[in-house]
Amino acid sequence: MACTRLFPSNGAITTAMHIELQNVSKSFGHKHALKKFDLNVPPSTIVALLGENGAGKSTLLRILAGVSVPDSGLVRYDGRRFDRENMELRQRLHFTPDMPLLFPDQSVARNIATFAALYKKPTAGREDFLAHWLEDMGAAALMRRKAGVLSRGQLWKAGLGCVAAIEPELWLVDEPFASGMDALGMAAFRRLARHLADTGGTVIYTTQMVEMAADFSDHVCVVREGEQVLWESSAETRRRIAEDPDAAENILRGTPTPP
Ligand SMILES: Nc1ncnc2c1ncn2[C@@H]1O[C@H](COP(=O)(O)OP(=O)(O)OP(=O)(O)O)[C@@H](O)[C@H]1O
Repeated sequence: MACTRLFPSNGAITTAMHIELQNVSKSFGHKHALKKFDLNVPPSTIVALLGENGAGKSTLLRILAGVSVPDSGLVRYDGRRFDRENMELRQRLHFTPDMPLLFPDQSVARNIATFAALYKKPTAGREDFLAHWLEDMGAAALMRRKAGVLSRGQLWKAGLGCVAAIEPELWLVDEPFASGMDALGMAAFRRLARHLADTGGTVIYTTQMVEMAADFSDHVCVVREGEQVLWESSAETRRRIAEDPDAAENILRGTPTPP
């Protein structure tokens, strides 16, 4: 399906969200998962949160989603302080954890309708479109199956169907490149993320893979031991990888481009 056929009539995204983290810290016992983390994400952007295992990426994503509460510091959306009780702000974002959360006893079709209703984005008139969209991922047959019996890759595809129905202003995605989805699913993920960013939304996803981050994002944000150590355009990251065989290692360490 061509990109222009996506979301033909919804037009749900009307505003652009400005995302800001100031001095955000989070510890688990003696482990400082995030240390005074600052982040400033402009709208209409895909950000790859890149880092080694245990760097603090998922912790950051969970705080942005309101699933986890920081010990200190501020999260602001459009200049307004965000916390998990703020349902109005929470309805503007969607978090896909590394194992998407669907209602296990509901069919995929019912899940999509339920999520759309929860986010007040009616699917009326878009049923065929959403079905075609799943068809493009080779997942049309999933529509009638219960979410609880799906494989991991199938569950992710079903989750993408829900996100397509919601069209969140901010989509937070934990490790899409380790989702177990096949090439059709991965292409659908990219198409959906790019569509959201192109229509004013923001997508922030986590990965440990430097080349993936460079290849599919607008900005790369490197997290190391709970701190932001590098923020650069993905064009710059791609250039570094092309020119220097050791670039991936240096980027993961947060080494900036030499002057
Ligand atoms: N609930 C928890 N209890 C204790 N420690 C935790 C908890 N959640 C995260 N941590 C620790 O915080 C640090 C950051 O974890 P986080 O999951 O954010 O890393 P990550 O960058 O997403 O790692 P990965 O790439 O391996 O998924 C790790 O040292 C981890 O062990």
